[in-house]
Amino acid sequence: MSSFDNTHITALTDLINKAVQDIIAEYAAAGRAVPSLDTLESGLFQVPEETPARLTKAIQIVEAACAQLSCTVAPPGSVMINKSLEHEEPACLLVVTEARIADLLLDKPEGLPVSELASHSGLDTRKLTRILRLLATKHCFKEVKPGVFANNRLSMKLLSSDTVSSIVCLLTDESLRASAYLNETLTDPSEMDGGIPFIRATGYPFFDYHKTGSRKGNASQGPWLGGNGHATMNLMKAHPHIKVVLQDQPQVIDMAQKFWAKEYPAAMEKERIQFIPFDFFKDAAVQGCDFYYIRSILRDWPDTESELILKNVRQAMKQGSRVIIHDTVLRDAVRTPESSSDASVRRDVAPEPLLPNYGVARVRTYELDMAMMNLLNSQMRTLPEFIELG
Ligand SMILES: C[S@@+](CC[C@H](N)C(=O)[O-])C[C@H]1O[C@@H](n2cnc3c(N)ncnc32)[C@H](O)[C@@H]1O
Repeated sequence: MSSFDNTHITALTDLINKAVQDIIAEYAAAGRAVPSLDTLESGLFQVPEETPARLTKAIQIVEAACAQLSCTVAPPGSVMINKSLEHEEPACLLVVTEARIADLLLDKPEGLPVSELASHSGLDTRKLTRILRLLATKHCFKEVKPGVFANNRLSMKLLSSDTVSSIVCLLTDESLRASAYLNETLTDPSEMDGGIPFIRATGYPFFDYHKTGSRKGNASQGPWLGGNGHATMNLMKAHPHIKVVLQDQPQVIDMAQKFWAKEYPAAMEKERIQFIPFDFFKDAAVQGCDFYYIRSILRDWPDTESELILKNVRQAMKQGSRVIIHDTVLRDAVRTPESSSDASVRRDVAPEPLLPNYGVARVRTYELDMAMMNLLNSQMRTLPEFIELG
């Protein structure tokens, strides 16, 4: 690169400009303008299945390129201090989510003074003001007048009726607490906690902690842990010849039966679904199925346990049975020969000069991998790691 070569940043602004035009075009095709941060109704494209591929890609390019551009042009020391302070935002999110501040602001577009929010939630007015000001500075909530806050497009996701808010609670409470002990468990190992930061932080394994009643807030276990078979339900609706046997722990299967009786009773009446509880460490899966669909399971377990789960599936398989593993795949943050030679991988590689794995646009996966490590000593995997496990 010559001393006057600025293409490493102009290429990023070119990507951003093109992606923004794509985003505008996709909304225009749906007869809308791109909603501003002040928009409160949930609007279009809330779930991946309803989002056009071009829009998804353009959004990821904007997220990745803006972050890369900022990291490139800002003073490195300033970037690193900012990164080191990022835990303050989740800490504040937990306070406002448990205090149900978004609920208190519902249908109040002109906002409420913090004194009123504080008296409803029992929090200290001046501290809550500082918390909301930080969050508004990061685009969650809007400060409409000094000391008066209203909901915006992001804070609406903190409504207690929105499942995102229970995931926010789990990640900003248990997960944040565990991460604070990562360095200590790595550098000062102890047999007492088996190298698991969550145990070092709380004294309990993750699943036992919930039985202690220590969690008081509104985080449900639903979206994080639940195996009610909702992913299979859509498949069955689209393909009437498919029959399913749902297997999970007994208490989960009980909940799943109620869920299906309400959401898809026809499948139960026509005996297209069976519910068979099991322990995937002790029991073989149901014998002789055509497909064994293992979704979001192996990420919860280290290799030894994952191998046992797969062996218990293999025991049940007949000639011609297939295993489908549906899980998140981690990717390297560097371009490799495989990323340019394999067409299926190449399709999903970010354009240069972005990181090939889309950097910050997909960083959630890498952060959830850390959460798995800190909470459960489990792991997400790269494709070679899945292949080796197989
Ligand atoms: C992340 S959830 C995934 C659920 C479901 N497959 C899905 O995709 O929605 C992990 C599931 O593993 C189940 N699980 C944990 N330990 C188990 C065991 N020993 N035997 C059977 N299921 C277990 C949990 O009950 C939970 O439903």
